[in-house]
Amino acid sequence: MTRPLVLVVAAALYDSEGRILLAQRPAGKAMAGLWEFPGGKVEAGETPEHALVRELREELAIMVDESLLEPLTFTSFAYPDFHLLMPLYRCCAWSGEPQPAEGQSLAWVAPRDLHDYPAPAADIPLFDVLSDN
Ligand SMILES: Nc1nc2c([nH]c(=O)n2[C@@H]2O[C@H](COP(=O)(O)OP(=O)(O)OP(=O)(O)O)[C@@H](O)[C@H]2O)c(=O)[nH]1
Ligand SMILES: [Mg+2]
Repeated sequence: MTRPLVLVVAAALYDSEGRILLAQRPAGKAMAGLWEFPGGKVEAGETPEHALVRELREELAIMVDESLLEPLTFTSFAYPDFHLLMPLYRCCAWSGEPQPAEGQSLAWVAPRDLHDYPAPAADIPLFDVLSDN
């Protein structure tokens, strides 16, 4: 079966205690209630880094300098209706305090606790990688 390939960029934002920010998908969106990394779809004509800076501004009201996005790992996952390709960037510095700008809940999570948060299937391998770090 051929599924459309969807490119989504996401960030592992680390605070000074080494915790990672997860956002709970709001009611009404696909996969509502699951915890994910902030981010979203790359739009036509955008670089992945530009898309991620935009998504972090829209979703969390923080400003990130593209040069501080460090490529970390990625996930490639076949959902029933599309194939997700999602690079994950590490980011430890931004300006502003993350706000739930789209009605989502936010949680700062220690790497070893990531698996306590129900997440989209594509994120489980990412949680595996991060919880070893
Ligand atoms: N942002 C994000 N999306 C993820 C993750 N894992 C995962 O499977 N996805 C999927 O990637 C797809 C696109 O993400 P998204 O809904 O954040 O896209 P977006 O911000 O552009 O939202 P929109 O399409 O509602 O405007 C969704 O189907 C989402 O479930 C993740 O950790 N972070
Ligand atoms: Mg999003």
